[in-house]
Amino acid sequence: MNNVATPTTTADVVVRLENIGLSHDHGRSFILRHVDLEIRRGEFVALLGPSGVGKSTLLRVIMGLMPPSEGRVELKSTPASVHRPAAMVFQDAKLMPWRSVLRNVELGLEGLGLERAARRARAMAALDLVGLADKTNRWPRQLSGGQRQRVGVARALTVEPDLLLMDEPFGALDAITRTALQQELLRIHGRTQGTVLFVTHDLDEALVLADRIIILAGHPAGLRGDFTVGPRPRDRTAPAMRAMAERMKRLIAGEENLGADAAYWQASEI
Ligand SMILES: Nc1ncnc2c1ncn2[C@@H]1O[C@H](COP(=O)(O)OP(=O)(O)OP(=O)(O)O)[C@@H](O)[C@H]1O
Repeated sequence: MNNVATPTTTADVVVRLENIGLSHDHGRSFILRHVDLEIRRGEFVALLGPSGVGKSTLLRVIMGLMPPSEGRVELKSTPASVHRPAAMVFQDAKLMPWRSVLRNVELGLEGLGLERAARRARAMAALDLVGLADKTNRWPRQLSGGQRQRVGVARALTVEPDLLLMDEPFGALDAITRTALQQELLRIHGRTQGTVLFVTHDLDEALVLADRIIILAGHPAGLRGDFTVGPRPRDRTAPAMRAMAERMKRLIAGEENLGADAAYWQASEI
């Protein structure tokens, strides 16, 4: 394996993290420390790490829901999406039970100064994208768990975010629904070419979805690996793929430390 850095131009970068640190006790202890990361436009990045390591915390810092204790977050927005450069999908869909499916999705658009008809048209298009165009008038309680998660995804997509942040959005779903939503997300990504940062502690899920997998591990947590995954369809039984997965497992377990940007595994090598 060669260690070859992927060339980056500044214009391509949607997220830049510089030396991020996060402490809940005024610097006595840190959850995250020295996190440097660049995410480029159109990338589908999985943030992979063990439970409790700080993945959701890092996502919240990027989303601006939590100020970092140290360092700098830079989000680049395009002129068209200057109001909503990022949108987030949580572990559960967090729908409002008193609003219909359509009105839940429209919620993402309120405050953008759109006419009602334009809001409705965009919400409908997003629901169509996630395969729920026929459920617009249902109440959240009339939907299955998978359908509710799709509404959450539609609500995030409808703002046409420069950056879609997803915090283990399929973690609570059964295996069949989960696989279906993964495929749907890949199809949507193929169509929209948006930038996605997807948090998971499931290595298989990361290998199915992501073009690039970054590993968050350690105490305090930092980026321990950065892998470029090969083109689809992927054969996860192929020796190179299995070797990569083994290496990721060792990084997650803290048995190996590559440093933040020491290793980029090129697609052509897998
Ligand atoms: N307000 C807080 N004060 C102190 N510690 C906190 C606070 N919020 C979170 N933590 C701790 O921060 C660490 C990281 O939590 P976080 O939710 O980011 O982990 P995670 O990697 O997303 O976990 P999971 O995969 O289980 O969702 C955990 O050890 C948690 O206990």
